[in-house]
Amino acid sequence: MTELPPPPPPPRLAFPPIEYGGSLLLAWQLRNKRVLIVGGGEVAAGRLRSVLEADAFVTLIAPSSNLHPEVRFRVWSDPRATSRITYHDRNFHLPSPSSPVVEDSSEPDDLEGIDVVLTAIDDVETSRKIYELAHERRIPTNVADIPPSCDFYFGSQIRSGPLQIMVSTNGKGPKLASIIRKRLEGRLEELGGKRGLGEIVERVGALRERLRERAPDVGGSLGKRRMRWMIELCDTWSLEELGELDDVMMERLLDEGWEKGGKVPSFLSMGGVRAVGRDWTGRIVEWASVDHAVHLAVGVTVGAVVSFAVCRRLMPTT
Ligand SMILES: C[C@@]1(CC(=O)O)C2=NC(=C\c3[nH]c(c(CCC(=O)O)c3CC(=O)O)Cc3[nH]c(c(CC(=O)O)c3CCC(=O)O)/C=C3\N/C(=C\2)[C@@H](CCC(=O)O)[C@]3(C)CC(=O)O)/[C@H]1CCC(=O)O
Ligand SMILES: NC(=O)c1ccc[n+]([C@@H]2O[C@H](COP(=O)([O-])OP(=O)(O)OC[C@H]3O[C@@H](n4cnc5c(N)ncnc54)[C@H](O)[C@@H]3O)[C@@H](O)[C@H]2O)c1
Repeated sequence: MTELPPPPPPPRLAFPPIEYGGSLLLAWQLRNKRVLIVGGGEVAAGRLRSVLEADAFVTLIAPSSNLHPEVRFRVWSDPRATSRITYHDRNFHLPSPSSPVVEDSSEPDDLEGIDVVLTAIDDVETSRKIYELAHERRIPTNVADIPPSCDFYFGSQIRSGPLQIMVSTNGKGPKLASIIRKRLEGRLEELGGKRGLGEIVERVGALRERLRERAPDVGGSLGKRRMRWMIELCDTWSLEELGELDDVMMERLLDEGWEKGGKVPSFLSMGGVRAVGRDWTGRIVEWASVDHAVHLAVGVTVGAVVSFAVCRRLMPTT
């Protein structure tokens, strides 16, 4: 029996070429994981903020004689952070080679129960040793400023509510990452308009949640329809329009758009108002707003008609 010939190769350039040498940028879910931070200086303060913002628990090891004021604040005074931080006022415990920590229970094991290790200390030798210990236990580790001792790098970050953006130069120029981030921040403010991109993302998130409540299916045909509907909404409404999604408009959009099937209604048909104007710098921009007077008028009219009808029914007939 003769074998079938292999299928012909796809035409060249049908798929993007692989550009080697990058990093895999991910949104790491650290919620309730335990992160060890070694060091209490300015860099540790930044690391502490970043991991707390990802809802992690933190063990921080550093002598209290040399703590950055922000670290002090988070450990002892910040009502949003203190309960998440376990602080040890000492140096990291390096087990002596003759008494491996696993066999000598009298020595502290600073890596016990740790999911991620971040070191930010002014002692390169100790940093390298901590990396080796963590590496043996396959705990992902970042040693600030020592790329060969990093399983992952930090980047320069923008945060606006649920929106996070990270700039990485893959070790080429961390200061440049910070400069590029600042430039992007300016552009993003323009892009987000009066609401801001974070608020727009928040509102779309709230709509998706309500839609999921109405159509909780996962993986089935309803789920597919729900995804197509969200894609069409995001493609046909501008960012400014999505930023106007308030409670009233969300319910109306779901009642009249989703429940009745068919196409996604336009922003204008949902009571939205679109205008082109100039912002304070004189640039021409698109504005979107909701005509609440229309919502209110419709609500009041419907309410009045209903009460009238109820009164008529309750009125004794003669
Ligand atoms: C982005 C940022 C995030 C953060 O750390 O939070 C970050 N470094 C920042 C600032 C910064 N770091 C340094 C300077 C002095 C200027 C200079 O040296 O150029 C400045 C500028 C400043 O302080 O203003 C010194 C430095 N950093 C590294 C080395 C080692 C080497 O290059 O070999 C040396 C030289 C040590 C030496 O010479 O002795 C290595 C790393 N630094 C990284 C991240 C990772 C790569 C990220 C990327 O490439 O994009 C990586 C690989 C590992 C890591 O640490 O995760 C943060 C800006 C945050 C912000 O402002 O938004
Ligand atoms: N990646 C970055 O963004 C970046 C930027 C600047 C500096 N750095 C590097 O990060 C490191 C820390 O920078 P910094 O400005 O926060 O330093 P720092 O000198 O202000 O703080 C060092 C901290 O580490 C503590 N420490 C020292 N040895 C320790 C040990 N064995 N166990 C526990 N704690 C210990 C000190 O008590 C102090 O709190 C330095 O190596 C610096 O070169 C990184």
